[in-house]
Amino acid sequence: MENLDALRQKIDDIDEQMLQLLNDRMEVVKEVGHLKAHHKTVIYRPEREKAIIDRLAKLSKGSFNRSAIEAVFHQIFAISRNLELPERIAYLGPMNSFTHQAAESRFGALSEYLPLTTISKVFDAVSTGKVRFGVVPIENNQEGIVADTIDLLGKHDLNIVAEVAMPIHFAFGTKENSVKSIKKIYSRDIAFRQCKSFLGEFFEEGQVELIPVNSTSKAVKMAAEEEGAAALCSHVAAREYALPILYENVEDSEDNFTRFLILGKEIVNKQSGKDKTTILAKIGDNPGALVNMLQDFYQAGINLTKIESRPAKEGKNFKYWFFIDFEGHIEDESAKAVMMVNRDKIKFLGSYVRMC
Ligand SMILES: C=C(O[C@@H]1C=C(C(=O)O)C=C[C@H]1O)C(=O)O
Repeated sequence: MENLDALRQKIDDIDEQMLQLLNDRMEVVKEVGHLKAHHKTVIYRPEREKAIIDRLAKLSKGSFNRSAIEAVFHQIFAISRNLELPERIAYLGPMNSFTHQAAESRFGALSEYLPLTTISKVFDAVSTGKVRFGVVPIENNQEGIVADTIDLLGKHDLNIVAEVAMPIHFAFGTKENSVKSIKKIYSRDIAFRQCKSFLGEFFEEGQVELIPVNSTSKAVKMAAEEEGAAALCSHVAAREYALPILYENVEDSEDNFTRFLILGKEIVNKQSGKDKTTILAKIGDNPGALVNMLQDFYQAGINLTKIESRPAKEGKNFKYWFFIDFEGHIEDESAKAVMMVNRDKIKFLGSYVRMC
């Protein structure tokens, strides 16, 4: 075992060097913090963080690949930001929800988190300054948009600071050793819909009762307490209640992604070179109104990545808001031109680094 000792000594030496470098980095971050405080500018700069990760991913020659760099450096950034100014983050709870995981992927393990029971409460917490940032789901690529989030973006004056795209995997957790003894499965409606093939393949018609609950965490809790019960849940939630996982990744589609938004009060992002902008457009009730606006985007050479109509919920008439995502930054000359001619119809919601 001499070899092992020698190798471990090497690891210890490297760890010491890393620790020293991390402390040096924090000292520089503190100076940045003082400058920002002096100029009263915002702390969180997702576009700078993205640029750091891009640069390091290109530089990396060893087995520490892009995903590894992302995982470690997002923690380092979050710790740095907390040093500049402690951050409180609200998210659509409960704890261990997918939104919680999305929040932790950007704000790290050390931030203070506030799980809230509705999307509306998350918007309120950011609007009233109770927290600096809020994290909410906006769409799932299998299920479509989260209407609440879009409607609340219309009502509040908040900005989209960043987007996070996260793969959604469901696990099948139970204390039972075989699916044969399972009589009840707890989960959210959406999970039952997204795991249809698994349920059809593993269970006989009428064998199990599918019981919808508000969160997958709740589902895990129920399954952990009851005989003959199971939960469709996330890994993280199963771990929290020590519920054994019988099958992993039981979702129908391998490409099951949810997009989350990070909301804040200040407009934070500068152009990064790979941005996305979100607006709400209230278009007149006359022929060609929508075509005219789309024509403006076309002529400016701007690619729309999403357009979704939502009822304006004003008066008895059917009026619509259009929720639009396009490639580019609000400060790009092409985008400025479109915004200028349509300024009385458009509510700007944010320009941020494009992640998907
Ligand atoms: C240190 C800064 O502040 C924050 C922390 C960063 C970091 O740790 O590198 C990067 C961007 C900001 O979110 C900065 O703006 O450079």
